[in-house]
Amino acid sequence: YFQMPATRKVFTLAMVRKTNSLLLGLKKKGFGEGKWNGFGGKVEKDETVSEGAVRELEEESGLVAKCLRKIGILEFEFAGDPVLLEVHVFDVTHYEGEPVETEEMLPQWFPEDGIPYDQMWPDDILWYPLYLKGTKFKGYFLYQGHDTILEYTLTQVEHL
Ligand SMILES: Cc1cc(-c2ccco2)c2oc(N)nc2c1
Repeated sequence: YFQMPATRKVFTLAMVRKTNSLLLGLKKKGFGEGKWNGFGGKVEKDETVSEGAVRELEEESGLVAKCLRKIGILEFEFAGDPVLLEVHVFDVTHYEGEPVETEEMLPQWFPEDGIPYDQMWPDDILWYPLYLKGTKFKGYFLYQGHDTILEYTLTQVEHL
């Protein structure tokens, strides 16, 4: 029957990669605390999604993205919560600077075959393989709390 539309909030997630390694940040406080993740956050009213991705990456890691490619869109809902997170995922292959620890994030390089999935959001183990083989993707994940996925859909797409 008629589903009340959720309130959508747009977020960014920047995945920084160099040969066979991935830069992840350990979230030190706030949303997703204690999990390794890419770098991102809310998109402000006065900026585009890409501008938000560049801003959040610099705020959280000190890196200035020089080239970022849209690679995926992930939608997240939490059972019982009317907010839908629309997360735009970017691949950053060209950047300036060295990663620095910030108040929010402790950055660390991981080999692609040594990703700490057990200390990450449970959706990551599902879509990282698509990301790492270079396909674009769209996904929807219904969470119960922050550690259980009740249901999900994940498809590879040609264009975002
Ligand atoms: C519920 C949720 C949110 C995010 C997120 C918010 C802002 C940027 O990312 C995730 O990121 C990942 N990898 N899983 C995630 C689950």
